[in-house]
Amino acid sequence: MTAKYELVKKAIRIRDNAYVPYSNFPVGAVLKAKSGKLYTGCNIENAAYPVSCCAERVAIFKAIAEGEKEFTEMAVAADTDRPVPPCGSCRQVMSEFFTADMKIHLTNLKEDTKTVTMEELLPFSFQPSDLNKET
Ligand SMILES: O=c1ccn([C@H]2C[C@H](O)[C@@H](CO)O2)c(=O)[nH]1
Ligand SMILES: [Zn+2]
Repeated sequence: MTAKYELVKKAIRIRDNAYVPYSNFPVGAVLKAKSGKLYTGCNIENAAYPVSCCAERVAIFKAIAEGEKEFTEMAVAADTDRPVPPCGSCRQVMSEFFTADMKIHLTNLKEDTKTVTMEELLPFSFQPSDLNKET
């Protein structure tokens, strides 16, 4: 099995840990760091709905909290007709930590997989460097 499908299958499996009493829409994510370590994420909802966190951000925040700085690949899975498209907030968080050519594998339970780069997922994104305006 290729590395891509290992990530995809793991992203599908980690949905089992999602805490989704409000949406009943479990999402799983797996993030691979340059170190080779894998960081999993699932969506975690809250009775105060907006406090909920998506699977993608849980995986990214876990990795950052463990000291990871560079990433090579990510997979995201949900029970959608098409490969699941990450929400706008997650795309912005991804763009903070992922290079423009980083590959993100989006999938559904049939393993219809669409691989996109960070640049394709969020073109013309607001970057840390945009804060450094010369005066
Ligand atoms: O890419 C996505 C899309 C949605 N969700 C979550 C947010 C919410 O918990 C539920 C329904 O939107 O799915 C994710 O975790 N990732
Ligand atoms: Zn999201």
